[in-house]
Amino acid sequence: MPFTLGQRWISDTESDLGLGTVVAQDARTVTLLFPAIGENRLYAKADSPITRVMFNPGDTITSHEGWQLLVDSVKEENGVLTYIGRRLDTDEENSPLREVMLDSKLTFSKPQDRLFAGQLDRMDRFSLRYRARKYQSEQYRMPWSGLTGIRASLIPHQLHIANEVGHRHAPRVLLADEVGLGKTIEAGMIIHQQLLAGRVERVLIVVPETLQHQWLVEMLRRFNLHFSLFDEERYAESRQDFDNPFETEQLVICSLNFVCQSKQRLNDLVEANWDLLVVDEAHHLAWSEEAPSRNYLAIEQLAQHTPGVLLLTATPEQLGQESHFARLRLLDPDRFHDYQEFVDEQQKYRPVADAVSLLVSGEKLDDQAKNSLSELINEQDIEPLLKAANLDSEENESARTELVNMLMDRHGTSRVLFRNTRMGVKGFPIRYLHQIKLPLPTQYQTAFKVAKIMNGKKPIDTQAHDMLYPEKIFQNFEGDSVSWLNFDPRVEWLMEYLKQNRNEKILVICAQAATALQLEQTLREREGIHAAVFHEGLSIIERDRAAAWFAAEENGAQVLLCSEIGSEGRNFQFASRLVMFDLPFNPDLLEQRIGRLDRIGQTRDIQIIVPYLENTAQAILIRWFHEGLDAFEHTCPTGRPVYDAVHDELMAYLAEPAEQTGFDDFIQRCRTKHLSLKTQLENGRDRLLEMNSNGGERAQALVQSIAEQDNNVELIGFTINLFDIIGINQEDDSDNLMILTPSDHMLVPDFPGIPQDGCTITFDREKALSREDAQFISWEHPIVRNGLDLILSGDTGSCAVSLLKNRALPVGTMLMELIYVVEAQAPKNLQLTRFLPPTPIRLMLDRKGTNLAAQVGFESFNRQLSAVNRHTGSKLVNAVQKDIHEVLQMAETEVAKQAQALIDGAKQEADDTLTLEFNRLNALKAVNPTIRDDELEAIEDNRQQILDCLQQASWRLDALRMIVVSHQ
Ligand SMILES: Nc1ncnc2c1ncn2[C@@H]1O[C@H](COP(=O)(O)OP(=O)(O)OP(=O)(O)O)[C@@H](O)[C@H]1O
Repeated sequence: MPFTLGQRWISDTESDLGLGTVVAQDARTVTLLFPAIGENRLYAKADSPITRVMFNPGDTITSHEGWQLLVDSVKEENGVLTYIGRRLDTDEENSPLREVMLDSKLTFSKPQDRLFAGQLDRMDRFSLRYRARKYQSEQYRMPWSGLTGIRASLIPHQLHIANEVGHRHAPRVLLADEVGLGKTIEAGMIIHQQLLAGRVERVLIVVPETLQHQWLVEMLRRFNLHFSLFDEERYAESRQDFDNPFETEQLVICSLNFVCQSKQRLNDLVEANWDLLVVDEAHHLAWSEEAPSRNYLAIEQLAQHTPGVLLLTATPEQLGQESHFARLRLLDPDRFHDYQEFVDEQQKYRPVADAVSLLVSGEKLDDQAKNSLSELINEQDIEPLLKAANLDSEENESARTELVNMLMDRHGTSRVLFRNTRMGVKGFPIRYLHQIKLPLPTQYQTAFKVAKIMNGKKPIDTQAHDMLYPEKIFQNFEGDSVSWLNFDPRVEWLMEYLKQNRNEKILVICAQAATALQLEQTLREREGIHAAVFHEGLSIIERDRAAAWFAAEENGAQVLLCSEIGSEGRNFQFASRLVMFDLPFNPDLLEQRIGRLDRIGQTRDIQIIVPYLENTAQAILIRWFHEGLDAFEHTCPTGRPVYDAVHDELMAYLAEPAEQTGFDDFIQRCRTKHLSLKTQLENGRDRLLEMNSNGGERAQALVQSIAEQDNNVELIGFTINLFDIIGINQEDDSDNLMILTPSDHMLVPDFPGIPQDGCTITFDREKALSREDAQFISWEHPIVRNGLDLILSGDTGSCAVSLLKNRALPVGTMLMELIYVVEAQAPKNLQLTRFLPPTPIRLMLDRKGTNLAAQVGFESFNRQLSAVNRHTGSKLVNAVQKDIHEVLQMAETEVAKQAQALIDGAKQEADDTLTLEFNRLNALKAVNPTIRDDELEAIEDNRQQILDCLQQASWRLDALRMIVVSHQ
């Protein structure tokens, strides 16, 4: 192309120079001035890496004065162009803009502009971009998205719950698996899924103080989620600079005390617009109609302002049925609106459980079954579903699922509560109780006598409670002159036991911190045994340090002495021996204690050793727990109701342990009650819950299909390519491990996730579980996700030229491969990506506009192509510029059809889903008068807004590649 003074050109190799202007030329060279950097460059005329910049009608261009022109036509005079069109600032039509007056800082972002400006990418970058688009969009829709990339074993019941809940819009559930079955992991998986799908951005986790760090570490280690811990100090510090410190972080952990103890903090938290609230150990939220606890009220406020809420507790009914109801009410006030009704319903689970079993079994429904189903779901005509449920077609299954969902929703605790039990999950170790009966020292006998006289006026519960801890009674009565540690035979026994089991890690739990502290001192002074202690008097860091010392294999403490707070949430499954120096009052606390060891990951049978003094309240309690409830060797779902039923009698025995008349009979009655309640639960409520919670065969299939995605070859290939292009060095280490380090030619200087001194990665789950230092790489890992973002948010790979060496086609045949993206803009709270995530559409057009994409798959075609250098590519483009414009125009018509179909599909899906949601609430309204019309209107309004946004969805060209056939 001949050069003329005033023409604008751009450098193919240094696009950051901006637009150059021809300012001089001679026979062989041309000089361009690049005003953006104030430099001249000299190029050889014959073969220089520069491209003529020419715009077309329809383009918007910017003048050096800053105003913009929408080009209508282009005039050429003596080789120099003048663009004519409408000025966007003044709306003046027919305004001219000579090319010399174009803004020199112009950059090209649209793929077609880059193509014409010669800013061609390498071919492998184009492929990477397309794959990145494809994988990223699939991420939003992948059935197991958020579940595959966690560093955890694939455990069916956990995956089932996470899969059920993680896909919900604003999930509100109570995760109530028995102790140690992995509620933290389930919550983490749900959070992870919701974050990945863009359903939530701001997450608040509220936990007991003792568990803050454990959560922090678990979220990071297993899910790569960086939470920030907020305590008083951090809050006060940020308050100096920010109105609401909680708005400075997206993922926050804080303690329940921290939340509840200051009105100001609670207000700030309430106003911080969380998307998801997680409350661990939710049994701390006590409630009764007359006196709801402060904890409950605080969480209630937060739950009212947060769309998603997860409550976690292993002992949902620990504080009684009323509190249990109140927690369910926090989650779904529409469903749980009347306590009395809830209590009545609790009695009626059996027919519902039977109906669900029948539906799940797949057996034909006879008239009797149909009648009972119609009775249970009487507010709606279910005739068509009943009919469909008996058909021999696919409809059968969906009708049955819908009926089960209706039953669960209207009866029982529905979709809100998940509870797995060891019995349902299986594969847990056996628990053995060892009772060590020790003589009652005379000192205690005397102390009891005195206490009896002094305690006469105390309520029986208090007397019973006091009697459990003879050492306290003794010390109160004796003062400091003599210590109980000198004569209590449990102390001697403990020292002996520890000495005999030097190579075992032993967890010792006692009810009170003082006992733990005194024992620590005694062990140290008398036997030189150094024990870690863990109690409420320690700071959080000290507690974590104690737990870590106990966990350490080398030079770790043999024994951890902890007070009752150590019995909540902590992971000590590396130990298999638990000494209960005394017993707790409450069966749920007993289970919490055992749960420290009886957890996932426990590989040995569990030995529970209880030294107790004969003729004391402890002797009463051990028999009641063991013979009455079988609560040591098995988890005991009936503890609370039996306790409530026999409360007065039990207290009387505890308060007067020497008086044992009728005690054998009492234990027998408790046992009978326990067994009959257990059978009832197994037939009714718990069976229903279990069906809802463990996922049965579906959960097994889920594990199977996630496992199949592990070590995915596509992922490995893509990631290695991605790392290459970003400029990350990869070095194979032994055993499926790889070391990544930043190179000195990185696409961005600080790539998030790769530290300066590198990191170790693996694609192998088992390896990641055994090697703490190795990152487990999946589509969901931040390194991969950040890499995708890096590629897709810029123009890497958005335009390329390739050669197709194929003698069957005429030389010079031109094909255009065009990647469009269909997307919709919407306010975040509508979460439109669940219906329409950014989705690529690939077209492959020949010169006539025929779309060959369906016949020519991306990968196989890509393998037949070869690269051209930029300069040649640019020349090829210039030679067929006109044709390319025409093909692009034809592509618009083709993509419009496909994109519209995609958008229509999304609209249909949104409409169906949201109508179902509306119908559900409407159906519940028939049985629940507290559901207001405006709540129904809100759902309808939401549906309308979503459909409106989808109506506005559009598409744009994201990347293109020109392919030219050659025979060489
Ligand atoms: N899928 C898994 N893969 C590997 N380890 C797991 C998995 N699930 C749970 N664990 C381990 O099992 C232990 C118990 O899990 P977690 O703490 O989540 O249980 P929990 O139900 O919250 O217990 P608690 O009732 O005591 O609070 C933890 O050490 C956890 O790391």
